[in-house]
Amino acid sequence: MEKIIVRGGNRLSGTVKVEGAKNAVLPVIAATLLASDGKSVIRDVPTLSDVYTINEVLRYLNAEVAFKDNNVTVNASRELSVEAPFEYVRKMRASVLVMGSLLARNGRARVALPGGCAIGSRPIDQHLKGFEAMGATVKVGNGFIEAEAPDGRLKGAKIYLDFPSVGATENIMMAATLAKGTTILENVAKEPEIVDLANFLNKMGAKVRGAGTGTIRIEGVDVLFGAEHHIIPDRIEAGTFMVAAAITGGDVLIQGAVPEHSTSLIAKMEEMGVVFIEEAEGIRVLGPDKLKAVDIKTMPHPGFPTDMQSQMMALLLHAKGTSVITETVFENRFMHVEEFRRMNADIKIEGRSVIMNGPSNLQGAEVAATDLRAAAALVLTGLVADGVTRVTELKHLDRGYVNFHQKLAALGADIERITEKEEIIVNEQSYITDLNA
Ligand SMILES: CC(=O)N[C@H]1[C@@H](OP(=O)(O)OP(=O)(O)OC[C@H]2O[C@@H](n3ccc(=O)[nH]c3=O)[C@H](O)[C@@H]2O)O[C@H](CO)[C@@H](O)[C@@H]1O
Ligand SMILES: C=C(OP(=O)(O)O)C(=O)O
Repeated sequence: MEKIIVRGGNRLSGTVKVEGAKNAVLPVIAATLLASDGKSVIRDVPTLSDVYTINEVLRYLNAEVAFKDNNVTVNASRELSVEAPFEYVRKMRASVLVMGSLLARNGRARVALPGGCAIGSRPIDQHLKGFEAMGATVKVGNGFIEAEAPDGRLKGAKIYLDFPSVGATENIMMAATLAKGTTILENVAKEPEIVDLANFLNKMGAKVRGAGTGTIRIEGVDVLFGAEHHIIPDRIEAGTFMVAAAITGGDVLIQGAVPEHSTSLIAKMEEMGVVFIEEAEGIRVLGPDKLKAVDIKTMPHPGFPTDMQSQMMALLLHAKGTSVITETVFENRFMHVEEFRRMNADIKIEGRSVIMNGPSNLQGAEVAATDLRAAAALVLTGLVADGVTRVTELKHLDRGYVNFHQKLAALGADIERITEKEEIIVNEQSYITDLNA
């Protein structure tokens, strides 16, 4: 088992570069399946385990995929198969995003049911509602969802989402690109990653208008072509480093961070006393000596992002006063609270809210990551805890952060990542030193 070991107390300073966004690249790679002609080249792709997983899904579906030097090249011009099995969907829920492309391209898709995960039950009823409105018959059975378009082609429809789901907006948008007629999708997600996907689809020859607003209009076309695209910077990775700078009272330039993608986060951190300076290369973050308590409610974009909830919890534990975080997007995204408590945090859950009295006298402890962002949040807490923090279950971290501990170490953190065997050897060596003393 691997561990990240952090010794708290160092102030961070320097420059850190943001990778391409995980949540933009996964749907964009799924969208490359729509091209029956030509190759797609996706640039600035982060080397994350989720990217390896989506590439494997595409290969399983008979597309040719190469990943080298942060570029993914996809040739999906061969006949595709229609089934995404459970072994991939279980590893990564975003695998369901191939459903819209497959249905559009082949008129049929069979994708394993994703099931729940650590942050909530995460149903996909809104995705399926959209496919059905476009004429598909949808059947669920034997652990699979099977969708089929009559006569092999979906037709344009007017669809209203009950909730602005990111995945449903993306899946329906992809499905509608090759449908016969126009689709009008209302109450959609407005995240920057939706805009990035729409831009890529339009480069492929699609006619998508309105991405980034509450209504998206997609005029179906007969064929789509491979295209080249640069992925937008990862606003959640950028936000995580903003918190790292703020929590340590540091001075960090986050290269590539886009201020307009993080408006709600920056506003909240400014309320806490953190200073942001827009520079040509990115955003400089200056952490104050003392942080002020604030209340936060997660919401769909442009509201406060749920993917920054646990990192902000780490920051608020360090702030003076009572803070409340209310999670409205996922019903069970507080699994990390127990781990914070192991670090002596003064924190409690009340319904969908978490109440913190800060600053907590944080102490290093052995803690386990419960999901991707919780992994990052526990490491951030370790940066200011007294003594040594050991974070395990790093498979979660590797889904969404490239070289996280190396990037923090380059900014001055006392941090390393080791296997259990290495830890035993280091421990043994300390006994040898003791004996020789
Ligand atoms: C790969 C990716 O981009 N993941 C992001 C995406 O996930 P994802 O696309 O899964 O998130 P959604 O926006 O779809 O989900 C938000 C909420 O809607 C519910 N829901 C969703 C679809 C549906 O058909 N029915 C339904 O009830 C979910 O259970 C959840 O409670 O957006 C989330 C919300 O910003 C982020 O936390 C994830 O990092
Ligand atoms: C919840 C997240 O991702 P996913 O939807 O891929 O689980 C995340 O990025 O924080």
